[in-house]
Amino acid sequence: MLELRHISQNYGDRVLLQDINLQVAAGEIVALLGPSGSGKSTLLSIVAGLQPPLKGSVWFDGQDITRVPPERRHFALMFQDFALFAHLNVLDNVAFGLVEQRLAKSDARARAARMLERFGLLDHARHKVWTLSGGEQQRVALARALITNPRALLLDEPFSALDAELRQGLREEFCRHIAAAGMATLLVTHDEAEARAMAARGVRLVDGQLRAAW
Ligand SMILES: Nc1ncnc2c1ncn2[C@@H]1O[C@H](COP(=O)(O)OP(=O)(O)OP(=O)(O)O)[C@@H](O)[C@H]1O
Repeated sequence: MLELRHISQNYGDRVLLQDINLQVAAGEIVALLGPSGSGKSTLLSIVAGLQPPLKGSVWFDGQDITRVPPERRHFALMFQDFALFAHLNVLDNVAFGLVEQRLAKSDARARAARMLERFGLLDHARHKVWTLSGGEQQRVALARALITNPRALLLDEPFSALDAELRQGLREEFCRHIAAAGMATLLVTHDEAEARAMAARGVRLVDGQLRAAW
């Protein structure tokens, strides 16, 4: 269970987040909605450990992880810019997280190939990521986020570059994977229909406060 307790954040004299409390169970997807600039990405980056909150704490499975560095949280992030490695091919972009975990390169590549197959990207395995379309790059980023079996998944507009048909298919694949792998998932999106299709629970960030949306 991922838990945010009394999180607050200010930028200068602007109060961006005010006493945010939220729980996300293992395997649950919670959608985070809110107008542009309301602080959704800021909240995700606090959960990821990329910035400390002004006040409050982040917990996972009963442990206070507020001061645990991002690489030791075992969370996967996918932000709006996919942050793929331009010098690596598609296969090695996806295998990267496993190699970092000291898995042998051949095993990492074999698992990455299976993941690429699920995402319909196997034909691109040897291509450099910059030769792919925006939608294809987004699928590479999704495959890379999922491959290490993170215990929490933080997604910022993960399907925005995909066309409607691809979006639908990928969304279903994603929901299945999240439920099966038991990842606590926070999904930021502007698309409320998509949010409702994916998440049993939605919350909305308005004027620094979190309210139940459904
Ligand atoms: N490091 C920072 N220093 C100062 N202000 C910041 C910083 N990071 C974000 N902000 C401001 O905080 C506000 C919230 O930004 P944030 O990106 O969290 O919003 P958002 O809800 O994710 O927006 P969008 O939906 O447009 O992506 C914005 O006004 C932004 O300019």
